[in-house]
Amino acid sequence: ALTDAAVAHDADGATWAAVAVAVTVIASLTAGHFAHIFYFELAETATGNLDRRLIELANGSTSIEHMERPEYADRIQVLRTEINRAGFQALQAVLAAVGLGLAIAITGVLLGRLDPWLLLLPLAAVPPLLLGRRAESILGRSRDDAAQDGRRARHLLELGTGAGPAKELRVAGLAGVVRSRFAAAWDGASRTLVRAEARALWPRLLGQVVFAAAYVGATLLVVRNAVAGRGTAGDVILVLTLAAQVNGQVVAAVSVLQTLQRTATAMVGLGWVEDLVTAPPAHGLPEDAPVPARLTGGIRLTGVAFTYPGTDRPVLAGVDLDLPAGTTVAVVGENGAGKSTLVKLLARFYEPTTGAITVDGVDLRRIPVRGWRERIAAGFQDFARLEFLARETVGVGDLPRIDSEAAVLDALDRADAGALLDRLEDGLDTQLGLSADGTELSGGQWQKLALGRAMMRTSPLLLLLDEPTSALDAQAEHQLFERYAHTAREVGARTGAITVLVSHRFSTVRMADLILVVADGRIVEAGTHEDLVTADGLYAELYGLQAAAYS
Ligand SMILES: Nc1ncnc2c1ncn2[C@@H]1O[C@H](COP(=O)(O)OP(=O)(O)OP(=O)(O)O)[C@@H](O)[C@H]1O
Repeated sequence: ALTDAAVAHDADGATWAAVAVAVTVIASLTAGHFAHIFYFELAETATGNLDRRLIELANGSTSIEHMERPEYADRIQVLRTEINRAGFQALQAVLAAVGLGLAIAITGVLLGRLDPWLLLLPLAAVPPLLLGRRAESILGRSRDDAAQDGRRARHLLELGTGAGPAKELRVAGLAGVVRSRFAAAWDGASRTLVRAEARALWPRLLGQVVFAAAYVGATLLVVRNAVAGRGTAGDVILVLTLAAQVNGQVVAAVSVLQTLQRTATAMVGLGWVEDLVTAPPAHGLPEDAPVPARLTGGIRLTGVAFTYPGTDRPVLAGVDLDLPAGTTVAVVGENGAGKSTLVKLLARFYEPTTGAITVDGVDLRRIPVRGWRERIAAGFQDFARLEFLARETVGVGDLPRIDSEAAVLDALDRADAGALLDRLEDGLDTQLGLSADGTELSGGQWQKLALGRAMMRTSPLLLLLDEPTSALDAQAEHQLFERYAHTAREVGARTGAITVLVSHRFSTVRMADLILVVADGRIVEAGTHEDLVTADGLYAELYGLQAAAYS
């Protein structure tokens, strides 16, 4: 209208048309600004929700089996990065799709009025769309392929920049090694991605060429109409503008669809993780037995063997074992003998590959796993550093009593960690950890709090202590367990609780009612300290070596 009014020297018409253009442009810019504000808020919410879902799913299964599977680790790695994109980009894509739909409809009406043949122009959009999808699936596959290198690069980046490894890196002069290995892993990931980008270029290019040909055709059609007197100069200007706009709209539509497709792929990944973590256990037994209120007989392992998923070497084999109710059982053996694996089976992080564990004669697999966990307390060598308030860091060991100061203090006392509080500025209310600008603790201090956490539950059926005091010196560990032995006896008498303690320190181990010696995944000796010393086997040898070293 503006062009035709100008060509016809219609000043009023041209002015009105120009004013209409100006008003529309201003309205569009203003609306865009407000849309942006809401878009950011929505996107933040969406990303936060997806991250929460990821945490929920990562902890959705009762076992930890999937967490140690490489394909799971790869998926989670892809999801961690994709979910952040997904929150922002998918939302942007959905909003863009609405605006774009409106724009395409208006463009269609205007083009159709000029020449019905021009309505075919959007058809030329189909090849770039299809080819764009093809390009995106090439890129999606390459992101999966590059995930392992990416994971490795990230690990090396954390290694090379973290405060924890900094000491060893300096002493051993490892910075160069870490840097070059990081570069290799990063290059590996980049190469995979760049190669895929190069492959994805061709379908994209082909799609654009098809559209360009249609654009040229549309322009020629309108120019011919105008030359033949069936159109005006304004029509030619309109088609040049709109056809270019259709091109932009097609590009935008392709990219919107790609983003949605990419988000959909991330959501499929999320679904895969969900299926994995919510899959019913393979053993197929019903969880129909109640969690016992107290143990009377004890826990028995019959013919238990275990092979980690994805490996073929049995880590435990032919384990027959009686853990009598109310006793303290120590597990000793060389590194890699299978001690922690035994603990993991008792906590049901894994199920035995063959054989069975029974609790007072009931197959452990028939006891609901969550109920069983509620009656377990555990301290691990690779404990979690929970950067919360000190009271919470300990209190989460028994969530219903997290707010009970008395319970927390009592647990800390049993973990021999009471003195630690005096060093904390605000006592139990001290914020811990650098992530929250709190007080940083030493490795041993963190470990003592973790042990306190394990002591929070006062009536467990099973207390698992897998080298929970490895950061303490032998003397401190000995004292702690001497004190703890009293509690263990008291709880043992009350609930028949069994304490299973993994330790390399024989001064602690000798206090146990029953000592199990593990070697190559088998229980090679079992008995009291006196029994085993008299038997003069592996235990006596290891005990003798350590006693000699300390004397
Ligand atoms: N997640 C896993 N996947 C595959 N193999 C594993 C896994 N965890 C442990 N293993 C293997 O199982 C064997 C027993 O490991 P386990 O951790 O039970 O030993 P351990 O006796 O507790 O040793 P340490 O005294 O060093 O803690 C080792 O050979 C180890 O390589």
